[in-house]
Amino acid sequence: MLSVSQLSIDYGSNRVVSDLNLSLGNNEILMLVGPTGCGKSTILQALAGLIPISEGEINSGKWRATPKITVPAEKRSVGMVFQDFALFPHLTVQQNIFFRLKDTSPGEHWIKLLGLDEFRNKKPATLSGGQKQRVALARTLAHQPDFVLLDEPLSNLDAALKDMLRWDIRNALKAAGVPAIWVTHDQEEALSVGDRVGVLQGGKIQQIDTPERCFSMPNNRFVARFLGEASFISGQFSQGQATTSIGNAPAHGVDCESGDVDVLLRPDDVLLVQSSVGNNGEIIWVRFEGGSRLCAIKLACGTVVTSRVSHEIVVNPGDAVHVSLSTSHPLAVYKQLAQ
Ligand SMILES: Nc1ncnc2c1ncn2[C@@H]1O[C@H](COP(=O)(O)OP(=O)(O)OP(=O)(O)O)[C@@H](O)[C@H]1O
Repeated sequence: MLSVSQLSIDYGSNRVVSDLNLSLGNNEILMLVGPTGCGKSTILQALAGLIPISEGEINSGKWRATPKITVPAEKRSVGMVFQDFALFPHLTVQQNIFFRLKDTSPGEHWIKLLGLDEFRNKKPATLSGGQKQRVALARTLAHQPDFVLLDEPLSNLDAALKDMLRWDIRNALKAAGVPAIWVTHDQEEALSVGDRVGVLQGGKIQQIDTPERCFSMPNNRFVARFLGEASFISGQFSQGQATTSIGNAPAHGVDCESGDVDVLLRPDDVLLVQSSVGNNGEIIWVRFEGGSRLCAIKLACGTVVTSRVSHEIVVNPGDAVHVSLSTSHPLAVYKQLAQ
């Protein structure tokens, strides 16, 4: 099991990762997400042994690295998958995958499993982005690493391909039984394919948890906003119940026991109805999403909440509507910020 404790990384006098603690279970996929420049790639490079660490320890179970104990990259049994594929252009698919393998049978296994048989004699330049990334993954897994690091493996691919390939990568990692840390910009990708999600801001972990908990019970407002559409409505919290101007709901205090709070609302927590009487809000914008529409509604108090409705419900900016809380799961509530 890979474990990282109190890890800090500096570029010169600039600390870009501080006090990072995480452990990676056998066979677990941990997604690392965060805004650009928050230190995601730096963490991967440090785990791979490509840059030195300033404080803390990385322990793989087989080796231990600290600022004073350097373990070279080639001794770490780590596989890396990059967004630009990093294939040898002059070698065929098979030659790329078999590169430096003493026993080529694991390479053969991954050629078959990742559907690369028909491309084995082709050069990378003749392959699509998705096929190139399969080759990169096959090459990585054929070396039977102890853990795999993926740095935005899907960011150079178009949306339709991304969706399919993310599941192929997850399935291949699970079939290989190898733990992985997967860096992504894409919140949806992190929530759907990860066993756990780590959210970073400014080189510090804000939360490492299951996707469900990161999404529905974020540790703070940054995590709440980073992982998807989030609005906050003021209310009172007492005995596991939140009371707001658009209804009551079960609630859980993230940083408080009771009192005046802000309640985190996801679009699916808010029910929007078109009615001729009793309206309490006005649509201010609508985004068509295909099967649904995301609507922003301004309440009389000035708070803006969002609601997702079926594409069959046609609403437009300026329409008067009725919104209410519609949830049976506890909503996350936070102590109200001082004005
Ligand atoms: N070689 C380097 N020398 C100095 N500073 C660096 C170097 N590489 C990265 N940085 C800085 O370290 C910080 C973290 O960079 P890093 O690439 O790890 O972020 P990231 O979260 O992976 O960003 P992105 O999502 O844009 O890829 C940034 O402020 C970046 O400018």
